[in-house]
Amino acid sequence: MSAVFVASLTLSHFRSHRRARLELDGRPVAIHGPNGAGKTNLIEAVSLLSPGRGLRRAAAEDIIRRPEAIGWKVVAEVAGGGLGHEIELSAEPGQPRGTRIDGKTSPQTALARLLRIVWLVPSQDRLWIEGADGRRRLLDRIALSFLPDHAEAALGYEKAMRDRNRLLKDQVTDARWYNALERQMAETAAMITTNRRDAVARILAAQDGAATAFPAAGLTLETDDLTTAESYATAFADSRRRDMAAGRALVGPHRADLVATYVDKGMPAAQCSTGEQKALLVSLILANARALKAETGAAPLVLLDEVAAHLDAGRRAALFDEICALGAQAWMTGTGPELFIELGPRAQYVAVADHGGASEARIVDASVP
Ligand SMILES: Nc1ncnc2c1ncn2[C@@H]1O[C@H](COP(=O)(O)OP(=O)(O)OP(=O)(O)O)[C@@H](O)[C@H]1O
Repeated sequence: MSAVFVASLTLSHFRSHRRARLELDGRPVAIHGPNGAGKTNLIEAVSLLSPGRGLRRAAAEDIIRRPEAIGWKVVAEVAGGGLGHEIELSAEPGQPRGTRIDGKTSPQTALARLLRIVWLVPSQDRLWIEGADGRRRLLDRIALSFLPDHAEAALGYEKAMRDRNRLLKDQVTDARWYNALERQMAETAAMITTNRRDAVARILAAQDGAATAFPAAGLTLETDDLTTAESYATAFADSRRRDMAAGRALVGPHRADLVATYVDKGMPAAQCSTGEQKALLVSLILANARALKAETGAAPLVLLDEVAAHLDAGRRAALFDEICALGAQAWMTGTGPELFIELGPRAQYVAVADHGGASEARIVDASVP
């Protein structure tokens, strides 16, 4: 089965892009242009073809192009892997994002069953040294790529926890108010923890013996010792009094962490150099893509924003080789075409420039800088 790829992408009033249309084949997409030209905005649009708020975690409202401030739309035709679909995303001012698949209004979570998308963005460069939030998000993206129902579990858990937090803040003590919410939290928590363990195991297996220039990452999921819905339900009930004092849930999968080590050096990721930390992240994304390809027969879409930053020329060339070997349509951004020189004709090129306050994106010949 060939990889799934975006065959066309049309943006209207999406951030800096008043209108853009790209027609593409399955090769990697190398996007270049000066700072602020609108490169990341393009791959952000692609990231929204997956459930959630995309690679910037933006609200639909923030994406609306200023100063016009009228609704935005993204239309993508996806092909390959035995499928062909049209996905339309849009939002009017003050409205949440809407999703249509093949002309039919669909829940956002349905996207996870259509397309697998993995990404790496510069805000993750400090992921190993900052708080656990970013690491949990990375892990949840990986889990979602393998297990599409992870999105529903995560949304269900968040909603029930928010409602329970409200009761805690209002100092409600009657257990009857908590039971149904804690049951929902417990069921989704068990699913989330199982999915995360499963995702870690798959990444570790995909790294085992892999031919890659990137360092193996040892991964440990630090989470409560709870797995079943029953054990979570008991833990939530037991923790209610302490939670009320804190005004929030003190146990649950929202407290988990993903700990990584640079295996060959026996070094915690947080103590590695900036370039080594980036290499570990690239390694995880590549392992994720390899595992998905082995499982589904098709490589996922890969989004790599400013991928060249912190990677030396040797590592960059190795990354390009591995992406091409996977057959993934990897969308990569960089300030100049020279950053993609090692890709040559194995990629298609998009130049992005600012024209009087609006981005212009067009396919260009790789040989013309
Ligand atoms: N809602 C919006 N409406 C109009 N313009 C926006 C909106 N949101 C962001 N922009 C503008 O989009 C421009 C391009 O942003 P983007 O992050 O895509 O640039 P980039 O090409 O990736 O740049 P860099 O190389 O600096 O990372 C920025 O100048 C930003 O101000």
